[in-house]
Amino acid sequence: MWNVARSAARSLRQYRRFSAAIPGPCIVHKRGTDILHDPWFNKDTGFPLTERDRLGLRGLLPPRVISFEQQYERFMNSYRSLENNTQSEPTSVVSLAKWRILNRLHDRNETLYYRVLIDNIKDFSPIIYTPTVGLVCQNYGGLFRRPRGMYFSAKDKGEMMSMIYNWPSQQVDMIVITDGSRILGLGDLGVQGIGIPIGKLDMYVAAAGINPQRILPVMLDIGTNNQKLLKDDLYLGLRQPRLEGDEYLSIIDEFMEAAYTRWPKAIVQFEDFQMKWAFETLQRYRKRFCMFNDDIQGTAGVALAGLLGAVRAQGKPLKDFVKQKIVVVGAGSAGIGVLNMAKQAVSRMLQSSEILESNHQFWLLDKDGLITKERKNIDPAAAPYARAQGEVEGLGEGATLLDVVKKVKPHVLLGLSGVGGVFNEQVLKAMKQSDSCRPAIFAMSNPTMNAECTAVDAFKHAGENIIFASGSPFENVPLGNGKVGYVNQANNMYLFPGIGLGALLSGARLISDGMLQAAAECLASYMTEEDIKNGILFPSISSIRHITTQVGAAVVEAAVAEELAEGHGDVDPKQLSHMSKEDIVDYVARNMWYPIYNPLVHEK
Ligand SMILES: NC(=O)c1ccc[n+]([C@@H]2O[C@H](COP(=O)([O-])OP(=O)(O)OC[C@H]3O[C@@H](n4cnc5c(N)ncnc54)[C@H](O)[C@@H]3O)[C@@H](O)[C@H]2O)c1
Ligand SMILES: O=C(O)C[C@H](O)C(=O)O
Ligand SMILES: [Mg+2]
Repeated sequence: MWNVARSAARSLRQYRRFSAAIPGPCIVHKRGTDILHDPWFNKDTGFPLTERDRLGLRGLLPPRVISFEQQYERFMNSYRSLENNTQSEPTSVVSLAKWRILNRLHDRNETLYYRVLIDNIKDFSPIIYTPTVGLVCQNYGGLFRRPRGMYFSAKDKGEMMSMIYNWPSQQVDMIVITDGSRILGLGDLGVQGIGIPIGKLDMYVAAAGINPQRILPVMLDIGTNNQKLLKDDLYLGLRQPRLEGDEYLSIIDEFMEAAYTRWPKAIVQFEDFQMKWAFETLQRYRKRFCMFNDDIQGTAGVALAGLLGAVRAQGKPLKDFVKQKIVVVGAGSAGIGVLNMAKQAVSRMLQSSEILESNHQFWLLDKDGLITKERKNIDPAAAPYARAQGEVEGLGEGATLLDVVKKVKPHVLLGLSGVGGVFNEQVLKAMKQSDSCRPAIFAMSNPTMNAECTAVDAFKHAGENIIFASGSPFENVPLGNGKVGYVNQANNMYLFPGIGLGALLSGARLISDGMLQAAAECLASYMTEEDIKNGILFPSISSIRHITTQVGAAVVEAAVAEELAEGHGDVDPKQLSHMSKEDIVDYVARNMWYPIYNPLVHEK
């Protein structure tokens, strides 16, 4: 009998694999209230009567069966009444109330949660992702009700290999980890940074169709240097300063070994690590594991797509990118990641290393102003972008942003500084003298209050002709006479889900520059000439699932071309290599999870 059940379960699993879109049966090893309390399987009042009998649920629920559609409507109605009833409340109060209602659903019924998220992604992403997720991290102690994801602390050294088996899921496809040291532009939030991996993985489910039973948010708590948190009795993390040097690395090493021992095919995304560890860990692991750093590499691809869009918006051919003068404000993991990728694009376009020596179109500033070769203790990652002293008359080491903009007259001003308002009125007005007929202003820092400028200020001071993008969402700006200033959201959410999905479905050994470049090019070519002419550089977030399918397919194709693809499930590398472009898109789309109530079949 047991064997029959096992083999039936096996064939059911196979059936599921080939029919992602059909409501195939789902194996559950629990019965009764254990199912009702498990958000992966719970359907609330939606369990059909036959299933109630099969799973020992009869009598544990009110008799009436409510359809999925009715449950959906009921949730949306309560969400809308929350919106109506809180109109006079401060934005932060309303956002947190919205987060709470979504989070409660997440904790109770994942299928319904992900369906409402997918269908309403434009309205809900600012709640589960930036900017509200930042507020959630800041208030994590007070909001904490139930744990989500895994927590590995410095005190767990030596234990991680066994701890990893505490995670209930047999298979994990996507892991997002943080050490909480640079949460958005909010600084070191210690263990409270767990909100970021949770939000990113919600985007993986919504945009990339990663099965929520196969995601794992991870917090590596290595201490915090945030004095306020260290003094807070109710702080939930380790109350000790951050470990440094080899002590720090040994913790990350141990986690990576543990994760890959249990799930050798998982993809690991590093998120919101402070710069020194962001670069160091990327270098340390990228050849050994299938991992990437979203802040360095995901952001770079999105920014590059935006920069190429800005060239097209000026009515110029793409190869003119090499002549664009770009001022990057913020020399951290994101800013330098963008420059590294832009530099690669320039060198590909020129097919020569000539320009790489001079970097003549890039200008990099940090908190101490313009970075030149005179800079003492220059960070090795920033060094390639340091300008020669006095290259442009009047611009020396530490020159202010205003002076740089006035003298350089850049085509693009791109902020990844984490400092709200650094693109002040004077700086924005100076952008009017840009050498571009359509200057681009990218205020990419998150969350909203950390954006380098608001959309309204950008259009007001820099002119109506600008191209504008921000990391967190702003409303489009009415310009009068029926015209609107279009606000793009330049956020790595347009790429990381596709990078992860493509790496997973190709079974890539590692994530190469070529795969990342393919992702960026796919996003860059997504927009039509008409969109670009109207200042629209990125697609609407409402179509994120479609974009991610395309990006994922581009990544699979690149992995196959570079012979990095080892296959996924029953699809071997040879089959992948025989797929046409269309086949790959179809393969990716078919393997994306979509929330529906599957019939549950009990197996002991
Ligand atoms: N839109 C996106 O997709 C996206 C992606 C990644 C990061 N970000 C945002 O970018 C910001 C920076 O991230 P990071 O990882 O590079 O951080 P980081 O801490 O590594 O770097 C911040 C940099 O900004 C510089 N800086 C600080 N104050 C400045 C000032 N007044 N003027 C000029 N430069 C200043 C610092 O010197 C440092 O070089 C954060 O707000 C983050 O949320 C956005
Ligand atoms: O999280 C985001 O919204 C983008 C980015 O990864 C960031 O760190 O700001
Ligand atoms: Mg990030």
